[in-house]
Amino acid sequence: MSRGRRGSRVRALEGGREEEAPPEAAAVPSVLLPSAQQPEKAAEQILLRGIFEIGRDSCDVVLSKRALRWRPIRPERPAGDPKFDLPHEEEFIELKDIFSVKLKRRCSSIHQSGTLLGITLFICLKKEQNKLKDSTFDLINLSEDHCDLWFRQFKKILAGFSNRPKSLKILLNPQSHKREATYIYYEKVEPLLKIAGIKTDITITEYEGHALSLLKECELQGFDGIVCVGGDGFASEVAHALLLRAQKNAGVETDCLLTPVRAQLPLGVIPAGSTNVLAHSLHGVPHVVTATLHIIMGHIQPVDVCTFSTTGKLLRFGFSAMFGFGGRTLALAEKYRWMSPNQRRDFAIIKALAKLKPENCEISFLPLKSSQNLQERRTLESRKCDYGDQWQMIQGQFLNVSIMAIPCLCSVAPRGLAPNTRLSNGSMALIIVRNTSRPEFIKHLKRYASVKNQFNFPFVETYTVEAVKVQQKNNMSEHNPEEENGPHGIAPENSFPWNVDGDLMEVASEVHVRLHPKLICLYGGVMEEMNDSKATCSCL
Ligand SMILES: Nc1ncnc2c1ncn2[C@@H]1O[C@H](COP(=O)(O)OP(=O)(O)OP(=O)(O)O)[C@@H](O)[C@H]1O
Repeated sequence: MSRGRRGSRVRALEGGREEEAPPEAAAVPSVLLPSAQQPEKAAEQILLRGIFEIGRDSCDVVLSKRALRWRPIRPERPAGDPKFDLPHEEEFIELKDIFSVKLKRRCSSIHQSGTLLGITLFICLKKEQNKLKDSTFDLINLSEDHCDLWFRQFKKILAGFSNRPKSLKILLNPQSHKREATYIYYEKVEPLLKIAGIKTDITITEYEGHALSLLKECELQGFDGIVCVGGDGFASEVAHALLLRAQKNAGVETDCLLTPVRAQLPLGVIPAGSTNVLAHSLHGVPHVVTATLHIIMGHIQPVDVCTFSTTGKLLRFGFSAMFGFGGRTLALAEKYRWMSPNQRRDFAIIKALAKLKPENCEISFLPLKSSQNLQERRTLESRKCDYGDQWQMIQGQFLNVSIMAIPCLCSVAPRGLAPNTRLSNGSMALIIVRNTSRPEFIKHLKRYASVKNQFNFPFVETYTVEAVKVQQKNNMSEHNPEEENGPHGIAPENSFPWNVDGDLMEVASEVHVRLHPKLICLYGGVMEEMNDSKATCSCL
């Protein structure tokens, strides 16, 4: 986006002229234009034209349906004098990048509301590495009438962006990471939501599971979206709650859930946790202002979701899961919650590596058949058609099993734990690490931090799948749940730890993971690939 220079000096432009759309703009009836040109022509149709000071220059400013354009006005020049023949490039802002407009006033003892200086536009700028940044742009003119006309026109344009939220339900976990979520919200998020004129209703959660119980019952009618401020565990809890609520509202039974209905409201994720995999995967960067601006601008991304069930019962909705080393590490980390988040993560990884042992499992999976529509498959499945021949099965000793519907970008794996999958490509990555020596396994883990292919080892297999079943075959007497019991020190007997979106899930029997394409909409934009990001993990 091109932008004008922003000046520090304010010079009065008394009573600037303004024009409504000039007659020539409407001279050719749009029906006579070639059809491809019609939308183009309509977007460039002039709505207002007038003079404002922008930076240090008096400018001829033109507002069309698509953009605000301006060009400095120069004094009459003597013909042929090369010194005066410097061209003045037109600059512009696309209207879709504006998220608010205010009248700019200076405090004054004479006028109660202050002396009018002009109009301030609040705009969203694209920065490097997928980051977004808010900025302001001043159009200076001291005429009340002139500014009022333009201000009302900008307001009308902004009201036309119907995809942008006007009212949001905010859920904030004050315990996330280093208890910074409250500070992050009130210092960085709320001021931007206020500028954008978005109404908010905030609940600061008081206990684990509070967001889940609140979203079961609370009135959501007046909200355009939900926003969670916290880490992955919290975001996953809120997404799960929204999806449960959608099933309940639609009267869908959650047991034997083959075709869940979509979440009714989009979800915004403000990263404030110790891991921010979801926000990182969504925005390409775990950046609070970027996440907030995607919400304000109403950028929506449909995202694939998995269901985790056992013996036909739904355990939860989620985006990614790890079993084996990933599950054990989380279970250990939860035991050491008193440590700082980074310390307990590193400590848990080292302890899990020291006690590294394979899981004896049977893994069945349904490879993705791109030729067959997933919906058609589900319909057949619901009619109890036999898929026996299409399921593939592997049995053996596995150090880790990852099942991921999203790429899972994070500080230790900047390209993602599952770089080959996308947010909404209708498939999951199944990554199986067979038993190997500890040094070889560490080599594989270290590869996540580099740009090299972390799967290029003889003991690592990857599959693109739409469903997976994991059945633990370990002799229960070999498993000691006390080693890595749950957050409260109580693990269900003979259960095994799963890491589902950074939350511990203890399950004793077979876990069935199914992919549901585009089941939830998250606030986020389409991101550019980044291959030069630096990993931050000190323990390997
Ligand atoms: N007031 C609260 N007190 C204790 N736990 C809470 C509270 N509110 C929410 N929780 C729970 O805290 C868990 C973890 O929260 P969250 O994911 O925000 O933080 P984190 O553990 O620091 O980050 P990450 O999951 O990214 O590692 C969630 O499962 C959530 O249910």
